[in-house]
Amino acid sequence: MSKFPDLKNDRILKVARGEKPDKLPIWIMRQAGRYLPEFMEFREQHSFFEICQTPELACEVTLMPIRRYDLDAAIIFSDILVIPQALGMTVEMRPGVGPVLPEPLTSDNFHKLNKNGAVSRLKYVGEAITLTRHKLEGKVPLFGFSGAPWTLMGYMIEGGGSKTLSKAKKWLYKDPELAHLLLDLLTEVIVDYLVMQIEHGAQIVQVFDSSAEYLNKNLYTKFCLPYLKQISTKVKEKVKQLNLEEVPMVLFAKGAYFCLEDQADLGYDVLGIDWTMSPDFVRASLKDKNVSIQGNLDPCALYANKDELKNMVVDMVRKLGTDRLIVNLGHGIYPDAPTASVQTFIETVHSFNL
Ligand SMILES: Cc1c2[nH]c(c1CCC(=O)O)Cc1[nH]c(c(CCC(=O)O)c1C)Cc1[nH]c(c(CCC(=O)O)c1C)Cc1[nH]c(c(C)c1CCC(=O)O)C2
Repeated sequence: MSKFPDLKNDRILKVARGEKPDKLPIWIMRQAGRYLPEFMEFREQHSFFEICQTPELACEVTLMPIRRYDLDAAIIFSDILVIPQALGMTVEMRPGVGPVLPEPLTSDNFHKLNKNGAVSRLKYVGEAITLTRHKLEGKVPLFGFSGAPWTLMGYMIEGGGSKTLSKAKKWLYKDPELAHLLLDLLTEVIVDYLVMQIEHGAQIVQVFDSSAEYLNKNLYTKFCLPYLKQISTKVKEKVKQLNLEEVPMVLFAKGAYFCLEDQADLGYDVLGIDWTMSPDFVRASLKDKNVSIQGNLDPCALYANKDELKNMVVDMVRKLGTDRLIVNLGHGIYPDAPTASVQTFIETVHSFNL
């Protein structure tokens, strides 16, 4: 009944549901990015947000790593910062600097955030997803994604990346009510944004809480866990109401080792594990939990020579165990990662006998 080509490789979806795949699956966070020479060439012709906002261009970049490698999933080319943009904030991508929001959020301009129609202003992401589902021809499933409320709040208040997130954390201590208003607003938009992506063909979705590591258990419990739970619950409810097939949800809360066990009770099917967490710790924390895990090779391991890299991958998989495991890096791939190492990483993962 699906309007899309039949899916030929469902390894990742199987593992997310707790089923056994034929081979150990792998995809790579930021797999469609600057380590690919073809992406760099493309970027000479098109600006970052032009690619995000033009479905044909976003589709083309999404397919780049899939053409080159035997990956088990694609992830739609976009950015977590399209949500602040849709709320009316200016976001620039400056070469060598990263994202800059020249007019950061303050308690004075908070009222200017325009959540009405925000998701319809992100329709281009849905269109890129639909186009990409067709162009993928069912080869691998397509991930949709969003930033988590806290991570988006961080960029919006800091006006870009930050070493401490002290401005955003100030809200948590000094004006918790306003912080909750903002987190509520973001949660509402994120839920509808993820549902829109699923309606347009995303087969699995990931929530990136990349700035979790700046908080502690106390703050994360107050300002993040309840919102993350709302996101999984409401997305799943709305997907059901729309009579859509249920899609697995992944949570990647980078550096949130202080609440790994709690993350397993939020209703996500898969937990992303960052590269700092040891396999023993991960498996012990999640022993009795009904979740799959995704991770967690150090992105810098790709700089090692081929034999060393193979050994590290084998060692990681042995220690994590192949049960309910989706292999990935433990954070996004770096722009100078050798493309040959990516090949070695993928081949080594696929060579495991399950
Ligand atoms: C924090 C964050 C952002 N964006 C994202 C996160 C969460 C993941 C993480 O923690 O790494 C998520 C993201 N950003 C991008 C994707 C595309 C899909 C993919 O291949 O994973 C995804 C999933 C493209 C991108 N997003 C960005 C690029 C490079 C910019 C360029 O092409 O000029 C790409 C390909 C820019 C970006 N966008 C952001 C930053 C901090 C930067 C600059 C630093 C960097 O480049 O890593 C915000």
